[in-house]
Amino acid sequence: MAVALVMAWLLWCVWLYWRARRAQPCANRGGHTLVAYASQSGTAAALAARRARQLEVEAGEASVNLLPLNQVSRQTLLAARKAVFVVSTYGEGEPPDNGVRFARQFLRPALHAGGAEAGGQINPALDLSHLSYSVVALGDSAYAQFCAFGRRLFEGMAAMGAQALAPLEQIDSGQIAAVPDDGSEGGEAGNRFWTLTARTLLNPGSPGAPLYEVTLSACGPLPTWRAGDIFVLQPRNAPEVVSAWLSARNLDGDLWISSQQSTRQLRDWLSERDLSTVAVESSELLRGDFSALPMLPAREYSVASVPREGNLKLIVRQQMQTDGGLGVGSGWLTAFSEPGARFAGRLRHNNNCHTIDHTPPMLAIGAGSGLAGLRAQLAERSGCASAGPAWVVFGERSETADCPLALELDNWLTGGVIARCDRVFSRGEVTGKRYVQDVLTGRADDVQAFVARGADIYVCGSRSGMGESVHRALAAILGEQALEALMAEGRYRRDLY
Ligand SMILES: Cc1cc2nc3c(=O)[nH]c(=O)nc-3n(C[C@H](O)[C@H](O)[C@H](O)COP(=O)(O)O)c2cc1C
Repeated sequence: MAVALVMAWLLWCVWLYWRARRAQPCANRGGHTLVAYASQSGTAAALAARRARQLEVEAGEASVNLLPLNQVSRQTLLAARKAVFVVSTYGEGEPPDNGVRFARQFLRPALHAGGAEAGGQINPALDLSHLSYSVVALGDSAYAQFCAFGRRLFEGMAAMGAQALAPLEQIDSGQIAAVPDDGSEGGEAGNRFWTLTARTLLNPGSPGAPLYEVTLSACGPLPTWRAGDIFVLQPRNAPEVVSAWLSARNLDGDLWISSQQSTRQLRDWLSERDLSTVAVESSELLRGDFSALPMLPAREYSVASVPREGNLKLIVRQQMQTDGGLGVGSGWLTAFSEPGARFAGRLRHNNNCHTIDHTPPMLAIGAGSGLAGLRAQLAERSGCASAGPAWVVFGERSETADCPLALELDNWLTGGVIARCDRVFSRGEVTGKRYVQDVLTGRADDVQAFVARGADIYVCGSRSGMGESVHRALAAILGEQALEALMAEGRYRRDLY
């Protein structure tokens, strides 16, 4: 009898111990390292992937979990021991699309209910006191809300009781070096030279700025990319660009390049000529080696073609600066250089904007140079026999002069790649003034039915000029929550700039 009682007591103790262990968050028993990113155009995703690899290789952290921020759940946070966040900021201080759900689910309650704004109490909904974390915030100091989402995330984690491993790290986007590509999340296909092979004006006679289709061929093997990826033009690697840019301003580029002055003197030389935006960072310049110099900020363009076409196409609007000169990147691509010119650039993979499966229908919305992203998606679909129907809604300015790629779009319409194409014009000389969001609102039933059939929504173009109005129209048609759910599922993808 006594033995039976001891056995029962022992079993009871074992059960109590097992229950206590189960109730403990995994983190207390070791846990993994989480690397989470929120990124609109791939830079933060690429940096996060690099950070995850470093942690695995250098720090020997076996289980590094790399996730977009929206996929970080309560369980993920409770199971992690350490979290590294790499996030950019969009809109006016807002999270990128793949961080919107996380911000609503965790940061809003933490910062508004019990956290920093309520005297530093831990948000009772989620106690992350087991977790240590760091935040790398990417932004652009030209924006008033510099790195605002990173700051909010940093504060929100503290409000949930997590322990900061380091102060918030803020990175100005111009300072970000190229991130090597390993074909995983984010990443970049290495810098290489490209040759300008063709340039076509797409809107002769337009009241707006000239829009060009620019075709580049790779020097060496063509790298691979997907529709949705970004081309990063590197003016810093092209001495010709610098010379052309300077001579377009009646400055003597050769004098600068062949100068034997010190870096400091060069800096003064540039600032005397009101070129203070040009950073001369290294004496490499004195040797005429531009490859290591962050001399001019890189310019980014949505890729308009797919590798199957054999070359890289961009659709570039010529930018005019306040001094009347052309923008550095668009000036070089559309005016300063002649076919045959060579310059450096790299591709940045932007998983956010990839279409994983072309079988479902697609509602492709864009305006102006946003045609680049739409064209790449359509070109990719044209090579996919099982692609679902695409409904294109495209906006431009003048009905008589702004019909870029009209023939190609018509051919895709005839060939069935496009099932329906609504072209609208803000001046609408013949059919009346209409914007893309007007088409969506006017066809709200069709939009609902298309999405109910499983359609993805892809938007490309200017954020303030189009993207925000389209977002408001879609939210009114589909409901805010449904739209957020589509975003979180990767079915509402936006390439906005
Ligand atoms: C439409 C748009 C809005 C932006 N708004 C902000 C902002 O409010 N604050 C900021 O610091 N950076 C802002 N940025 C800059 C981005 O955060 C920065 O370029 C970052 O490196 C992008 O990283 P990603 O490629 O991971 O999305 C904005 C960029 C774009 C294109």
